[in-house]
Amino acid sequence: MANFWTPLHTRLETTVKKGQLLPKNASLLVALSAGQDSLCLGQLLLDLRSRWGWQLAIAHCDHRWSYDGGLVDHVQKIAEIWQLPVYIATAPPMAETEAKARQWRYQALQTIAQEQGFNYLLTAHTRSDRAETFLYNLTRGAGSDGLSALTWLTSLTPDIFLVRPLLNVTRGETFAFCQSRELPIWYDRANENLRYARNRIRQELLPYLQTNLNPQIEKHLAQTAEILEAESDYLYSIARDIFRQVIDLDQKRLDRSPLQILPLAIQRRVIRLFLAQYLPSSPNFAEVESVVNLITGVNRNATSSLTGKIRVEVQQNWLYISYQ
Ligand SMILES: Nc1ncnc2c1ncn2[C@@H]1O[C@H](COP(=O)(O)OP(=O)(O)OP(=O)(O)O)[C@@H](O)[C@H]1O
Repeated sequence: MANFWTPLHTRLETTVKKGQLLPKNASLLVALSAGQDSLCLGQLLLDLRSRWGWQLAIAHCDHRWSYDGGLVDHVQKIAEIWQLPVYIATAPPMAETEAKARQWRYQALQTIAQEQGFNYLLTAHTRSDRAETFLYNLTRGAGSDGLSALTWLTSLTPDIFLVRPLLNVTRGETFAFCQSRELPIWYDRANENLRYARNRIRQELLPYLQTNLNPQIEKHLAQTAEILEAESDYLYSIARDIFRQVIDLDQKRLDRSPLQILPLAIQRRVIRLFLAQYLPSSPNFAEVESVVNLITGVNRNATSSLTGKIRVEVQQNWLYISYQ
């Protein structure tokens, strides 16, 4: 073993093998914010690169926020030290909100992966992020899909996978690793701002729960997310197969009769897949419920009005999409 080898290297290798996250000789694009988590991920991948034959590069998203001055140069210096290609995406002017920035960032990272021919996009989300996201989504109302958010492996396109290989590593561990390797952590001042719900969860809610409820809260929340991820994948695969059997895309209709004997959990998922084809944004709980009620509804002229002037109408055994 090389002399830089640490238990984190072993853990990452075990994770990658066990979850079949990254194959040998794959081309990996690492999303580098230059914070402690992504620096840790970048260094670990560099260390493992020759054992796995990976081709590595860095992608960075420049939000052009006022307090980020100098960050792009910093990222470019890291790329130079690591001798890796670096791709920078620059944001158009936009409101400084977390949600907008995140949406743009994922799109920009995917575009770089597509244009430069990378099959794997890697982010450095940690177990701590997973626990925070779990709590955040719980407070906003979510099913098992939402609560298992931040999954290990997601397909973005048929050729590009989003992989989060550090989901079993804590933020404390990434910090210790960066310190031991003297990696130049960029301190993100946005993390201080308690205007953002995420920061309040990180700095106030989780420490409160740790002290007053359960010192291992972060680990347990992440485990719950893990359990829900497997259950939600399983239900999704069943729902997707049924959806394919009952959908008539050309006619914009769905055969409701086979659904009538199925459990509510599957009915909801099939309806969600149906509505996702036509609604301008992801269907909300009330929209899904209103259409689920039409599956068994005896009133054959029943309708449900949804976002974007879209309606679902019952006509005999079919649920039809129509426009107002
Ligand atoms: N500006 C950036 N450029 C490239 N990658 C980034 C950037 N910001 C974040 N990332 C990637 O996303 C990971 C998570 O960062 P952060 O928690 O700040 O993002 P987030 O998108 O808000 O998280 P979430 O997906 O949990 O909402 C980082 O470890 C890094 O891999």
